[in-house]
Amino acid sequence: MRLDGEITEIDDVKEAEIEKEVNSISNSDSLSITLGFAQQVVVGYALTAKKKESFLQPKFELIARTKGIVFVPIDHTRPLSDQGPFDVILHKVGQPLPFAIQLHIPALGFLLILHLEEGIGGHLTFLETRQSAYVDDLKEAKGKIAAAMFISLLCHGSTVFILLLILCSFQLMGNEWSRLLEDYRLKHPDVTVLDPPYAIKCVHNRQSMLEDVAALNLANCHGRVCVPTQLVVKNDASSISSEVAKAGLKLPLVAKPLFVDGSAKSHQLFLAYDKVSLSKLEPPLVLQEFVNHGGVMFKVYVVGDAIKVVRRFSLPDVCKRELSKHAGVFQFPRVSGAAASADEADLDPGVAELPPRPLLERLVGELRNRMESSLNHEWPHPGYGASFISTPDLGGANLQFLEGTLVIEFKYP
Ligand SMILES: Nc1ncnc2c1ncn2[C@@H]1O[C@H](COP(=O)(O)OP(=O)(O)OP(=O)(O)O)[C@@H](O)[C@H]1O
Ligand SMILES: O=P(O)(O)O[C@H]1[C@H](O)[C@H](O)[C@H](OP(=O)(O)O)[C@@H](OP(=O)(O)O)[C@@H]1O
Repeated sequence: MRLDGEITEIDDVKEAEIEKEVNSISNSDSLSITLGFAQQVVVGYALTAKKKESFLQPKFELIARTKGIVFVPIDHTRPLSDQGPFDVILHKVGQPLPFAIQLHIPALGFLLILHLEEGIGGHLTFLETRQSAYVDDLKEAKGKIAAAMFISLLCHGSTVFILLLILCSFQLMGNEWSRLLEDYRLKHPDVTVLDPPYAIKCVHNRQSMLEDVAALNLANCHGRVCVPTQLVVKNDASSISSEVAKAGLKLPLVAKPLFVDGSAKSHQLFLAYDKVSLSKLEPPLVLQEFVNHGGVMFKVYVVGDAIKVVRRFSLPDVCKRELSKHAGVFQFPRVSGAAASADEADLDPGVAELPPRPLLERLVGELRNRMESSLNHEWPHPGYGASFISTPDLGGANLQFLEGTLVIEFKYP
């Protein structure tokens, strides 16, 4: 979705005006206001309960109605093409499980289907009535299912078996949503899908989301873009300590789930002060060197060409003395959420200084080019959020973007 015109900054005055306008509107009025619009924009949404609660708040819906924008829930039990018509589809329904677990999953899903006495044929018939391309994938997966079934039967007890059966159905549904949405998008090119499933795959993984960022060349652009050293651990927790030593990572380390699927679990982060305790962590995960940054971080929101930066409180610096006094792995809360705003805080200017605008603009532009070129598609300009920490001690504006450089989390809202 592209915003036209100059880079727009929604300043505090503007926000106060919107707040006043919204507060003066009752719910019923807003409906008449919407009906008064000659051209409404209908946004179909498919969001997790968590995301619906945090994103689609009543005040936001009211503001949208005053602009002629109406949000309509998508009914998962009915084909998309029987719903709408939509101008935009906004979705974040969680992601299928990582492939690493998938090997056992299809087998168990297969058994779940048989167990439900639909039989594999019945299940395929059911899918075929929804004209989903998913059917072909499932037929193709049958070979993998048979092999995985045998492995699963050999390797897992019945309890694990049942657990994986259940997990499988979620994984199959997760994939199916992406395929149904992609089918719909191809058949309805006039509808803007935010964002196309293929386009956002890379930001569901804390390793792949940074590969594009780490590869950017932003030299001589009002600052540097560095990447905190990190290590991906996909399976065996007992080998983490030796892997960390081999990779030369320096303590303390931040441990983050490898996959970012919108679940609360994907935000469960740990601070590790010693190597031995690392074996208590649960792969798949990313281990990242902790970067001292003065306890303040920056969140950047990009929609089209619009860039908005906010300051947030962050984890405090960890000094060498403190490191020698602590041992173990500690989960920490979501310290930099919206409630941790530092915009009005009285901070040391060196810490509070916002990332240079030209650097942000160049970065956003470069990222967009890389994403679009790597996808060979005209991707409607992405909306995404990114978190930064700044390490001025490296000289000048040094943005540690996500897990790539200064941006710790690069994902779409
Ligand atoms: N490499 C790092 N060095 C120092 N602090 C870090 C690092 N990575 C993460 N943090 C701290 O942890 C917080 C959360 O990190 P991150 O944004 O990666 O996780 P998240 O759960 O996705 O966050 P969000 O709540 O924004 O979605 C950051 O705001 C920062 O305070
Ligand atoms: O500081 P903000 O509010 O931008 O933090 C966001 C975060 O960037 C992600 O968008 C989270 O969404 P998920 O990745 O889907 O969990 C948001 O979580 P939510 O529970 O509020 O939707 C954070 O607020």
